[in-house]
Amino acid sequence: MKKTVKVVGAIIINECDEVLCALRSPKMSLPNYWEFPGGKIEPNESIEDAVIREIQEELDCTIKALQVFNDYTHEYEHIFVNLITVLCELVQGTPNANEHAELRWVSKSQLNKLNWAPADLPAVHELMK
Ligand SMILES: Nc1nc2c([nH]c(=O)n2[C@H]2C[C@H](O)[C@@H](COP(=O)(O)OP(=O)(O)OP(=O)(O)O)O2)c(=O)[nH]1
Repeated sequence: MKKTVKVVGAIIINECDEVLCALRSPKMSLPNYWEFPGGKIEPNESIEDAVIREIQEELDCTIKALQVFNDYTHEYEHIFVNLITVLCELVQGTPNANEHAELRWVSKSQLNKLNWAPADLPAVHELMK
């Protein structure tokens, strides 16, 4: 049986209506795909706590979680990834790529120009509507 990992992804939108997109580095799994920054939810951790913790760790900044945006499970070759995306607002700091190869603010209409991780595509399409 394939394992399912529960992952949160932060959809951080700025005052210009641009979305913060993160490029997975060559050292990460799923290298060179764009994603919503985030990571695995720990046992007994809430979605809100997980997304705040991951963004603090990965981007050195503080966010507020506003609402769950999308919940989708994608079947990869060896694993199921249940990606829960959360609309977020930056409250302190400037995002810094501690782990990612690149961070980029992208307007919603241009999101489909990036090579997204497959689990992220439903949320990307929803954002573009
Ligand atoms: N963070 C994140 N991971 C995603 C997305 N889409 C997607 O398929 N994934 C996959 C990649 C990984 O297999 C898994 C999340 O792992 P991760 O490496 O980002 O999480 P983490 O920081 O908690 O990892 P770890 O160091 O504890 O192993 O989910 C996404 O939008 N954001």
